[in-house]
Amino acid sequence: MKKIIIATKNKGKAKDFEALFNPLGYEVLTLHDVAEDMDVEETGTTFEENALLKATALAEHLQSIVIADDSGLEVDALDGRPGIYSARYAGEEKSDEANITKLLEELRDTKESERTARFVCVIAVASPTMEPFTVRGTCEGAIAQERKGNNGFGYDPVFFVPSENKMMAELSAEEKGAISHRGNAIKQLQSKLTALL
Ligand SMILES: O=P(O)(O)OP(=O)(O)OP(=O)(O)OC[C@H]1O[C@@H](n2cnc3c(O)ncnc32)[C@H](O)[C@@H]1O
Ligand SMILES: [Mg+2]
Repeated sequence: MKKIIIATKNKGKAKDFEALFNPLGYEVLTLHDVAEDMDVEETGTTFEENALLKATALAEHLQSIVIADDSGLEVDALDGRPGIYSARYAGEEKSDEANITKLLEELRDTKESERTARFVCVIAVASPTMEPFTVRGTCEGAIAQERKGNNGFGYDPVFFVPSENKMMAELSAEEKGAISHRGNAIKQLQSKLTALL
């Protein structure tokens, strides 16, 4: 099988990528497989900058084509927070559980109609031989009052998807990929990737 390298240590993200890339005939490798010790600091101020930082660092290290994903949750009532800080919203230990608890607490007095939010996913592609580029996918929804569902990762248990009338965490990996920010970003990437890989 052809291989694709994703510069991530997030196992939930890796599963999302597998659901999207395996049907296209690619095996997904992550930092855990190719460079366990590598840790790229996300010092950018946008999803694009951070995705490019992660992709170019690993592409340089491996001398190979690499993709990276920088993503997060933008909540309208919080003026777009946690945004690029979604992974470390409740602290540097990056706990999905603590992040959700903090989010629900911050939105405790926000009424249902004002709990709109979106997931954003920016994917960067870098290689030793070409200019890196990015694509961006989004998924609109709303933050629920409580958790529901066991699939996915991150904020999926409290992210309500209106088109499915379900939480993101109630969808299978395939269902999520069909409507998610990550799925939408990859759709834009597909035509370009077949030329590159
Ligand atoms: O940087 P890498 O190693 O890829 O892993 P990370 O978890 O730090 O990834 P990001 O810096 O891109 O932060 C993304 C965070 O946004 C949230 N997030 C992104 N996509 C999500 C999704 O599909 N479902 C739920 N939460 C998501 C979740 O909290 C992630 O940890
Ligand atoms: Mg990160």
